Amino acid sequence: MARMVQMGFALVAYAVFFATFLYLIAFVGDLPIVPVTIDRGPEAAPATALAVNLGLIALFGLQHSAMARQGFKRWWTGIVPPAAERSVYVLAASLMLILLFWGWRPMPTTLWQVDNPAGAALLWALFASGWGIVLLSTFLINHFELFGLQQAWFALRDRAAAAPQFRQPFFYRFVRHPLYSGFFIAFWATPHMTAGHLLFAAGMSAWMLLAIRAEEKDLIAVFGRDYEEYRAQVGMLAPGIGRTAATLPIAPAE
Ligand SMILES: C[S@@+](CC[C@H](N)C(=O)[O-])C[C@H]1O[C@@H](n2cnc3c(N)ncnc32)[C@H](O)[C@@H]1O
Repeated sequence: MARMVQMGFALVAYAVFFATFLYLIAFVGDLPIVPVTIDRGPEAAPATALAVNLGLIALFGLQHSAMARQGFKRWWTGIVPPAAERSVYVLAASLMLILLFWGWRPMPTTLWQVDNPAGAALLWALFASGWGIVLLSTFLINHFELFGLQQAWFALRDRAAAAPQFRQPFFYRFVRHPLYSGFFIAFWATPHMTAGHLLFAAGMSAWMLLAIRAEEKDLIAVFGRDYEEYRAQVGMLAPGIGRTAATLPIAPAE
């Protein structure tokens, strides 16, 4: 019974995540299909908007980073069942994004505007490809595990949790963090850049760079020299850029 509840919770968390992800695309793209976006919503004085928006980005980053760390997971899985840990994380991250959508105050000053139809179409194509890269990367790394469904399903079937596996499928052969590369592209590629959009893109980019540092520490702790070698050979967000010399000794070729 408890495992059925856990599976139900995982499905609800996944549904909330998916709806939030779709809304995020419309929010960042300022698409007229949703009521509030990065450039449309309740007005506020510039200083208030800046403070509120920075606070919302910081809250999102704090929740994401704190809950993703191994130390937090060890403590947290003493309170919630291990198979539900990822779903709780996914739900909490989605709720932080919903809070951001709700609290965001537009800062409408235009910083750049591309009116040339070909230029604008190119930027929209980049925007769409960024989101496509994000979604595809989740499937490459293991979509259903990343969003907590696999853990709940395995618990329901009485199967042991899958051990973490080091993967280098497709995009991961060219960059170590394609999911974040996709977000970078999606956040920055716009024909109409406002002050608010720039704040969002810059804040999220800064957070992603910090998140990568922390994630790589964990990945090295789990995968050791394999990940060190990968880091020395493969770029971080763009091919060939951001390779880091290994700190663990690399075994000589046999
Ligand atoms: C939100 S995903 C982001 C993955 C990666 N940072 C990216 O941008 O594509 C985070 C999870 O992916 C896992 N991960 C990242 N790179 C990996 C790899 N090469 N093989 C296996 N797991 C990986 C991390 O341990 C973490 O649980």
